Amino acid sequence: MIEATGLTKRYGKTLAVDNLTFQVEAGRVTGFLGPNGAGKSTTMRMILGLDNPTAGQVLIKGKRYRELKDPLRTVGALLDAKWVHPNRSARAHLRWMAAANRIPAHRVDEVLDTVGLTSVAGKRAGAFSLGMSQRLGIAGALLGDPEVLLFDEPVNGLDPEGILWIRKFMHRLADEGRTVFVSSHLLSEMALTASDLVVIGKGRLISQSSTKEFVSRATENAVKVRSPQLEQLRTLLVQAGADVTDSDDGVTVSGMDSEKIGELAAANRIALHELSPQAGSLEQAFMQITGDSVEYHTGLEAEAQHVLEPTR
Ligand SMILES: Nc1ncnc2c1ncn2[C@@H]1O[C@H](COP(=O)(O)OP(=O)(O)OP(=O)(O)O)[C@@H](O)[C@H]1O
Repeated sequence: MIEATGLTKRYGKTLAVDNLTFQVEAGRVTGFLGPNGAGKSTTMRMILGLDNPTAGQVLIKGKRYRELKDPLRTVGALLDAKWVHPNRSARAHLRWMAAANRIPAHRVDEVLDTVGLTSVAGKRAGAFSLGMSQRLGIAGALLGDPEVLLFDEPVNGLDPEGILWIRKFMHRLADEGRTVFVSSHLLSEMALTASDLVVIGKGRLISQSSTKEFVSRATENAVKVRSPQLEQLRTLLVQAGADVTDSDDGVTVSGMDSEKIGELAAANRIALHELSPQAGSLEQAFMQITGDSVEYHTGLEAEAQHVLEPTR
């Protein structure tokens, strides 16, 4: 439904998007995951024809955005929720959008109802909370009843209730058969929202896979092992392809799960005094995977610390 091929965007010396090739399918929520500054917004702007690629292309249903006959009926987007005239009511804002795009006025009340804003439709949009502004932005994206929807960091700054609402709403849109492409810098959020992931770092594609696959790769755990026959066990583990490093009073094994290590020890009559998976958090693993490609370390580290309460 969305197909990027060799998509590239350069701003002066900055290569914001670097040769990205990926596909986003209909009927599912696809997460667009990457640290801040990875190039997500730039990619979304190129999908929407708001920026021209330096090289490569991105097609929606086989066409460039500019070639679409009725763009709003094909693609809806929420890029910046605060993009409304503050003195206009929610209804007036949507009516204005509808009129500008030859969309019948009755759609306005339909989409207000869909996003649960009917009761505040006459109020000034400038007085809306962030959660309400997000809903209004989503209502705008839905006006043309598009098959493809793009959301740029839609849960940023929302309270838990708002986050849950957005998450459920995305699932509903995908269940209706639409293509839903949603960006985020939080793997923990995407793990709950998206069934597929396009992961980027510093403009480059890191992976495209199902969320399940990415998460299991990301959290491939290290296992702490203690044993009175440690050297014998170490040799066996290395022969079996695991990575073994010394830790305080034992070893840390990666590349093999605790079940396999336990079975290998049992089969060789080796006693174990400890066999404990060292589960890191999802976010920590994600930071490691995209580590080399993180641009703004300071902010991210502070944030990672915040998200990273130990899960053990
Ligand atoms: N108009 C522009 N002019 C110059 N550089 C830009 C412009 N837009 C983006 N960039 C640069 O391109 C890179 C990617 O930015 P982009 O906003 O696409 O990333 P992002 O993944 O959406 O991050 P964030 O979530 O922080 O917005 C950054 O280095 C950014 O500074």
